[in-house]
Amino acid sequence: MILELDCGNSFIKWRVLKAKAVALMAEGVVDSDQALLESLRGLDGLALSNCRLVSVRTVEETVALTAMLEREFGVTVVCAKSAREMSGVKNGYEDYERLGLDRWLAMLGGFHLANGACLVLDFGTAVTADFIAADGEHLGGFICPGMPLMRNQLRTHTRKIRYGDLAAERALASQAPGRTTVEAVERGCSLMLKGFVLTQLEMARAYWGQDFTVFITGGDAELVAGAAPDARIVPDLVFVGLAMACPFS
Ligand SMILES: Nc1ncnc2c1ncn2[C@@H]1O[C@H](COP(=O)(O)OP(=O)(O)OP(=O)(O)O)[C@@H](O)[C@H]1O
Ligand SMILES: CC(C)(CO)[C@@H](O)C(=O)NCCC(=O)O
Ligand SMILES: [K+]
Repeated sequence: MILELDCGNSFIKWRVLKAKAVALMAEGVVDSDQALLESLRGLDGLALSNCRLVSVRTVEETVALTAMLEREFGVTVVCAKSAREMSGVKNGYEDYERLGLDRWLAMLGGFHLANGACLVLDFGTAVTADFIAADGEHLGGFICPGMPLMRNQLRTHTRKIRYGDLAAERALASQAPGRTTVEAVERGCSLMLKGFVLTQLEMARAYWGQDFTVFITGGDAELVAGAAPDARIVPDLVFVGLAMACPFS
């Protein structure tokens, strides 16, 4: 069995695959190393042969998680690393090691699935966009705050914006102008993200006409999916790239 981990800024996405068969055995989203450990310990018949992970956390945090997994499950953990070029994709950053590894893996996965020019959009804590041309050249990308950061900034820097998670979820059932604070904020922020998607599509069309594939991934992918009806929603795009970057011989 293979354990795969995508360690983002707020959450750890994990899944266990039956080796080789690539059949999913279990998966989950947790908010701490300890919660990950509890989820994994709770799995019946877990017998890990390999583990691979991608992290955008600090080296210290990633080392601590890796050590815990090696200690608990007796596996060697392979971590995705930066590269100038891989699987036909050329990293477009001036300093290739500065490009977030989650972006890099999603790009590898996207270019592989598209077999041509693609726009990769990731809606997590942060939102990112990356442009990869048909020859694999990464043109660069954009980073902006995601839904969790936008709503928390409003909550933190105003005195009268306060509401709970349930109200937030309900507010997003419609896009009409809000008649309550929660509706106004949640719909406002969600429209900012949809506007972002439309701008990215415009830019991709300016580069490539109609000849490109759009991928949407990340925890808030469904929130913006309506703005790009032709996009492929691929929740595990980072894992597609992770398997490419960290194969087990
Ligand atoms: N099952 C889920 N568990 C946690 N968050 C979820 C889930 N489904 C949707 N979300 C939403 O996804 C967002 C977080 O996205 P995601 O998990 O992709 O990013 P992250 O790990 O926090 O950050 P990063 O951008 O660094 O990867 C939050 O707004 C959260 O509400
Ligand atoms: C932008 C995030 C936070 C998205 O998860 C991550 O990819 C990251 O920390 N990147 C490093 C900065 C950069 O990509 O330029
Ligand atoms: K991510």
